[in-house]
Amino acid sequence: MPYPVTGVSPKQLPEWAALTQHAKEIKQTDLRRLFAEDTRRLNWSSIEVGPLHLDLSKNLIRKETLGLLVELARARFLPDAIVAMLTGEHINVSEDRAVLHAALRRGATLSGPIDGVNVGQEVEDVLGRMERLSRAIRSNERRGCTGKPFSAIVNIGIGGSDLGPEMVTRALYDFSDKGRRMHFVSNIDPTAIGDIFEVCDPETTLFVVVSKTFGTLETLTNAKAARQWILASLGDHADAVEKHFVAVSTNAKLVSDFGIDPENMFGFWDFIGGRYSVDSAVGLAIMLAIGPERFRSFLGGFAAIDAHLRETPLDENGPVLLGLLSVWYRNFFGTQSQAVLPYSERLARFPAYLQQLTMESNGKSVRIDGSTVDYGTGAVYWGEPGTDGQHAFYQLLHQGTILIPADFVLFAEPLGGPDAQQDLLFANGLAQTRALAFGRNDAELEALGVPEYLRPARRMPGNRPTTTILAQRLTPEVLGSLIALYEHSVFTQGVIWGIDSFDQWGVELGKELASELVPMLTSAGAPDLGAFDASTVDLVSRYRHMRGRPS
Ligand SMILES: O=P(O)(O)OC[C@H]1O[C@H](O)[C@H](O)[C@@H](O)[C@@H]1O
Repeated sequence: MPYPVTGVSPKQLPEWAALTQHAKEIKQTDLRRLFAEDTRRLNWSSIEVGPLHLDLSKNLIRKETLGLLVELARARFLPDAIVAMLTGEHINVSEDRAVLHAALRRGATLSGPIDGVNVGQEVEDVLGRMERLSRAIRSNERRGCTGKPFSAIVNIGIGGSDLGPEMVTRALYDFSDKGRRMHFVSNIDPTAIGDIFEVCDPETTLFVVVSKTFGTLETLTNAKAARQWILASLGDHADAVEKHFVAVSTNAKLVSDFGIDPENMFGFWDFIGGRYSVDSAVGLAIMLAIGPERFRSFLGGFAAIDAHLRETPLDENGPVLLGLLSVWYRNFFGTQSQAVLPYSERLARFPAYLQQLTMESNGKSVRIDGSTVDYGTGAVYWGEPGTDGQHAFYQLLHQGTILIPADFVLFAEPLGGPDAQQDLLFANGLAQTRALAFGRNDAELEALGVPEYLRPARRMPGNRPTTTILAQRLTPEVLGSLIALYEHSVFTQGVIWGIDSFDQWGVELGKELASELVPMLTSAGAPDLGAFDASTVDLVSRYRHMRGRPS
């Protein structure tokens, strides 16, 4: 084992027992009293993390709580785990791989090559090549095969090869070259790529095919459809595919089998997980949109959090505390989900991005040594931008019977539009955290003249925990920091739970079963469905019938 990971359940540790006891005490009090009893509460609960300010004060904690959580983290060898990750040990045990997304932004501390790769040098080489391509495209020097400059870039990928580039490109729209339209196709639903064919012109469209494995059904199917579309109108140009396709992958052979020139391939490595790859060549679409300099600032934002993770004591370590708070609610309050509520239209896809990062990483039920967990692991992450969510699901956050901790992401400066609206946006976010924390009790309702019979319905229980993440403005650097904050929070949670946060075996079976079903759906004659369950047999038959195929 790379660091002292054992098959021991954290539940057996005295630190866990201490937290269980402490949680009972915290459940006896509430946020009103917690604020009243400690006038210096902000001193220990507000933390600067790179360009981000974290306000943890509206969580169901005392100073002592953080101390106890940090003790648990020590008992689970978190400091060793951090060093193990940043020095390239194979902490992804089930795939026997290092976990080096920090190296993409110079946040790792490697003393030599990892698995034969001179990581720092190779990362820089790929960045250099991405920069050259970006400059050539952004300056219209590199053009399509008929000599026209590119007006549309289409990123074809799925999961980590889509969510990151899409979320970031949308988030940093104000920093991008708006002359070129950016499109993202992930779903194998034929309408997704079909929409591209409708709105784009083959002569001025560049496809960026992104797939770590270059074996993903959705991506390859969409890429083949795109290649056919290009060849259908530009096929008499021998260099049509070469000029209109670039690839991002770890698999050079499959890329060249597809017909993409290795010159136009941008590599990365097995030790970069798909959901941790947005700052690798997978971010090529982002660089094409915002340019190389801003992409470097984006990387700098990640690096600031890596440095913070490495250098800050655990009890002041932002990503570690964020992760420990997730453990606190999940395991000691029995929460099942975590809301992430960005008060920024530009961060509309941030919750979706975080869903892969958090749920694919920590949706596990066995520990690294194969033993089964006897406690909750990864929560459901979800969210929508404020203020839209306020008018939809916040009712349940305020008065429902489920406790849902929420992260509020707020910004001081707008990126565009009427400046004064930012004040309203910010006021709304802040107000929600106050309402969730402190509620409104019967005495206050009475003072407002609310008749007694209406008070139960209008009572706001409060005591609902939130974390506020505040930054000046959603810049490339701030966004990089925000992502890295969650990356390391996820890592912290995984270490406490003793699970492998970097594999994703749970997604494989569905893929296998899908490929087994395709011939059943498409065969010319009636298929032999003898080996399938009754539900599958029925649904396949109905599908074939609806598609006019014999069954
Ligand atoms: O980049 P690719 O190899 O095409 O993989 C794309 C995605 O598909 C997989 O099923 C995994 O669940 C994801 O972690 C991954 O990001």
